[in-house]
Amino acid sequence: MKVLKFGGSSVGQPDRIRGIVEILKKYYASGDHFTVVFSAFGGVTDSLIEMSTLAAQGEDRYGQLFDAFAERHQQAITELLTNDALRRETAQQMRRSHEVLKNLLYGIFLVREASPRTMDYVLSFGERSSAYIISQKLLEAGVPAEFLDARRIIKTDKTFGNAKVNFEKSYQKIREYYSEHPKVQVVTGFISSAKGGLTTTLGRGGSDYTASLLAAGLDADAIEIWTDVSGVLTADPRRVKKAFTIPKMTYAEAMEMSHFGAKVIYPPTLMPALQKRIPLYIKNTFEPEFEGTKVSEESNPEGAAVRGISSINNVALCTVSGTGMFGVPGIAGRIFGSLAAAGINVILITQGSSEHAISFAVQPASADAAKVAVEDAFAFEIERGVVNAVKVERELSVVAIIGENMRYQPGISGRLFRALGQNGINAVAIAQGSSELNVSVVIAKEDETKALNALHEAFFLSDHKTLHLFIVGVGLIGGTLLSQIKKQNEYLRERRGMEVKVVGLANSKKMLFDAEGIDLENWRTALQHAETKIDLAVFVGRMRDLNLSNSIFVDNTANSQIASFYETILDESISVSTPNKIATSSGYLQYQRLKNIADKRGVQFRYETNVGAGLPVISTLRDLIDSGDRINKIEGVLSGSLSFIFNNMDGSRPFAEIVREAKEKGFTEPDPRTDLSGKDVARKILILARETGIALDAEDVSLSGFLPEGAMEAESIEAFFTILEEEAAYFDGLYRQAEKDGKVLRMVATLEGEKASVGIQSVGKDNPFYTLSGSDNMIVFYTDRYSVRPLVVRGPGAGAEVTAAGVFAEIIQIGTLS
Ligand SMILES: NC(=O)C1=CN([C@@H]2O[C@H](COP(=O)(O)OP(=O)(O)OC[C@H]3O[C@@H](n4cnc5c(N)ncnc54)[C@H](OP(=O)(O)O)[C@@H]3O)[C@@H](O)[C@H]2O)C=CC1
Ligand SMILES: N[C@@H](CC=O)C(=O)O
Ligand code: NA
Repeated sequence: MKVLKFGGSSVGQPDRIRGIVEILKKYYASGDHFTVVFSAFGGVTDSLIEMSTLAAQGEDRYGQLFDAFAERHQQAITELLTNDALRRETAQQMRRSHEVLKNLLYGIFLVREASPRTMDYVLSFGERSSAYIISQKLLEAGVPAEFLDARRIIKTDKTFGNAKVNFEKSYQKIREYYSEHPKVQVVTGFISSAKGGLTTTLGRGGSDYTASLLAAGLDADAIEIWTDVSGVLTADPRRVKKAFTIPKMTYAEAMEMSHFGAKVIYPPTLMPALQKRIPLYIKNTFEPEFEGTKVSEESNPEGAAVRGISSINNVALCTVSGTGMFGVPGIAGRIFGSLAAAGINVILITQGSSEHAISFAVQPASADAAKVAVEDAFAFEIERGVVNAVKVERELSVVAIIGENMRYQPGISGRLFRALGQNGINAVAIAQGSSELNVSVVIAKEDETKALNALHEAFFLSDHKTLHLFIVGVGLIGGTLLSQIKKQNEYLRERRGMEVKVVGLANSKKMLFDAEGIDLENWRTALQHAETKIDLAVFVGRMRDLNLSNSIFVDNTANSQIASFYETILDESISVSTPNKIATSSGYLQYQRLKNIADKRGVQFRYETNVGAGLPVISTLRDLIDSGDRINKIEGVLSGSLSFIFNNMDGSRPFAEIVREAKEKGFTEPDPRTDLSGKDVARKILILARETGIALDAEDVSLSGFLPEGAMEAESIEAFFTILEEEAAYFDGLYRQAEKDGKVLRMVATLEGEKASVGIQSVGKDNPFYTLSGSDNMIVFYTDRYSVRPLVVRGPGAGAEVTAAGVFAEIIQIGTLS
């Protein structure tokens, strides 16, 4: 025997009911014994409450609601039943029944009162109507169905609205009734009766409870709860898009999940099933073939540690503290005794082992009452200053990871707090149930969705992560980065389980956001037509408000204003990746501050492409230092543009033309004067010095440039090119002088001890820099370990593809770390 239950929106409309009838026909055809419980049609219980409330207030509008109620059921009969005689009979029977309801409502209207007892009677019309109509439809469909009013078999006390079941008596009635009625019983959920035939109801989740009681009474093999969701999900799918169905869970896990607000079965309804060890399946009427979730006593210690993630939105945390609490027995008893006396339900409790404070979470509406109750109980101690006034913190939520297997696996809390920490989510209080079935963390309410997603990723999708990018600057590097992401996304998704979504985008004019991910096919047009003008403070505000897990800010500008926002951004626990050298080569204190904030917030501040573009220069230097090597000297050709220019000077072309080519090839800075002056190289050696641990500032780098006097005074980039053209002979002279000696020109940066310098050199064949070609960079590390032959990093050190790839790789690294 199986007990099936259909409720809520799955019995909302006639076409949904037809779907259910199909499911039941299959059951019948398969020869399975079953009985089926129905709740009222979707929304009907609420409307019954509303009409009786209006009637009790003397508002005759209740009549319209009643008419709609009656009409809705007649309509369902017309739509569902095709057999004329059966349809007439059913319609008539319903009219008779609804006439009683109408009189009842009129009675309420006259006496202006709807007591809980009357309300239960009013509400019973919902289930009585739905179950009756569906039983008739089943009959028409060839299933030998029979309507059963559960008031005949489920017996309770007289606690109207939430009656206590008399199990013995109910089980006996159920058994008797079913043994005498072999047809398929179609049962009203939610309703029951007390002595004297008074109608009672079973409270929240009542129809599930009816099913569970029937199953226990009949010693059924299984209970199937049919809803409009695919079983119990790993997290609330409205908040966690990637939530998926939990195939199996234990009764204890299901109860724990529902305590934390998951849409599972209401815990008391699970008890009869649990006592008789009857497995319970949660299934979806839209997807009848899908297995759904099985709740049973089967546990599997080998299985996943965490079964689901849930949360209670909006709680208040009350903290009782004071020196007078240490080592004094009975404090907890008095706190919770006073709360119980005030009828306040406690959601979660934590106490530090120092015993100086006890915190507990309650519904926000009970927070003030809780404060008063506890302060009254401790009035004596508070007056003497040994216990403090109760501190109340609001706007909090509780998130919890749930699973029986957590107790077998160490390291779960570590993973939990790492995931929260890396997303900048502060734990206000922590509690672990002593059964180790759940670990709960109180956090700021505004972080709840981010926390759920971060935890879901950490426990269920460690190989499935979404990175949320906020990209400012979509010029050469930014634009190339976007097309690389677009091309590589499928690979990352399939091979690395990583989804890269660009959720914010800006250039110097506009900004654009889409939390679901901007379409990388059309981002140019979308950005061009975006409504919002760029305002970085607003951009940062949006990042904060979206509060997405694994957020990364990418600055592809050469702008100092954008760089000035890094501090705020990192402080919001958002990682930063940038090829922009401004932040790392401006004031030393600022550079250090950014690194400290990133450390404090547990996020990344990364800028590998600041030196040698995509070449692994900064990471190599860090690896050397981290592994205990000592840097004695760094020497490098650090400008891709200058490398390209010097490599292409052969006396046949004017210097300005080669510079233009370097610009066109995307090697130069947006303003090529930054390259030609040597300033860009000076910035790079400064950054390397700082990474080595030397606190230098820009003015500490000695820079001797090679431009003719006055060139840097040019008022614009074009004016600068004009000067370069006019000075063609000067540059030619530089080249010929070197060439005469069999040498080539190189702009060389050196860091030795604490001294950093940059200058042009003519180098001969014996110098490693001699052989460079194209836009090559070469960085030579002389260290304690690499003393005889240095460690060398060499390759193209500028250009859109290599630089964007460097930023992209860095983004993936940040994503992998978070
Ligand atoms: N080229 C290379 O090989 C390498 C470059 N880099 C660095 O990469 C960075 C980008 O260079 P590149 O792509 O050539 O520069 P581009 O000039 O091509 O692009 C700069 C982008 O930044 C935007 N921008 C400028 N100012 C602002 C602002 N105030 N607010 C918002 N957006 C702004 C521009 O907007 P708009 O489109 O509206 O003009 C443009 O989209 C630079 O910092 C450079 O030093 C680092 C290593 C190598
Ligand atoms: N303009 C720079 C680009 C890399 O930082 C260069 O030429 O090296
Ligand atoms: Na690099």
